[in-house]
Amino acid sequence: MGRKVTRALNSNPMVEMVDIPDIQLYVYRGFLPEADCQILIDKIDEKAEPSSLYKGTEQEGFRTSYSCHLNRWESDIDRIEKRISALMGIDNDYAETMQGQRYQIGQEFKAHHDFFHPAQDYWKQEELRGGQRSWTAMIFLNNVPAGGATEFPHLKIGVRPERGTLLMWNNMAVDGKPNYKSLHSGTPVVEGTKYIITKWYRQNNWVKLTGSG
Ligand SMILES: O=C(O)CCC(=O)C(=O)O
Ligand SMILES: [Fe+2]
Repeated sequence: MGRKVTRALNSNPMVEMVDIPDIQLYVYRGFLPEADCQILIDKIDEKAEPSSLYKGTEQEGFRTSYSCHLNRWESDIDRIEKRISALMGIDNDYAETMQGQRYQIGQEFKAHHDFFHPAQDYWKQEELRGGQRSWTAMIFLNNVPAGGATEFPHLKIGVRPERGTLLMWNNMAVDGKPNYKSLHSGTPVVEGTKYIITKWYRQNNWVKLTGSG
């Protein structure tokens, strides 16, 4: 999957590759038009509840945002999701249910990996439900006056929230194993509110394997 995505992104003139050897990280500024950002923000405001972490990995203060699942069978969500997947060259059914997140002042998502840690209990189950989370696609839905950047501490890089910017990175290394350098955080919002969507692609067809969506 990695190679197919790389080919799709490298050949697209709108997509910038961040030139860091330790990770495949891409940015597409102005990907999502304002009207679509607003549609997603409204849905997040309507549905968001305190965010959760995987059972057994909960830690107080680790992920303080509000989040929600976005229903892939709704036409606006379907259209937006498929635009992202088409850009990346991945079948949208490989993606889990897209999540919307909202961070108010002081809220954050501390440094974590999006891939499943194979030593954790949940892995045995998730392995059968689509395997690893390979690529992450994330869109900033609004401008945040201060704070709220997505930072990759091992790579010494941060991306400031700007409406419509799509970030994409591979959580796997070139050998197909989890890339520990993909560690990242949503830093605390200092001023304003931050809205994002996150989409995690599995290595196999998640919709088919889980019968859900
Ligand atoms: O809020 C951010 O900038 C990062 C979000 C994130 O890492 C995630 O949802 O997995
Ligand atoms: Fe993440």
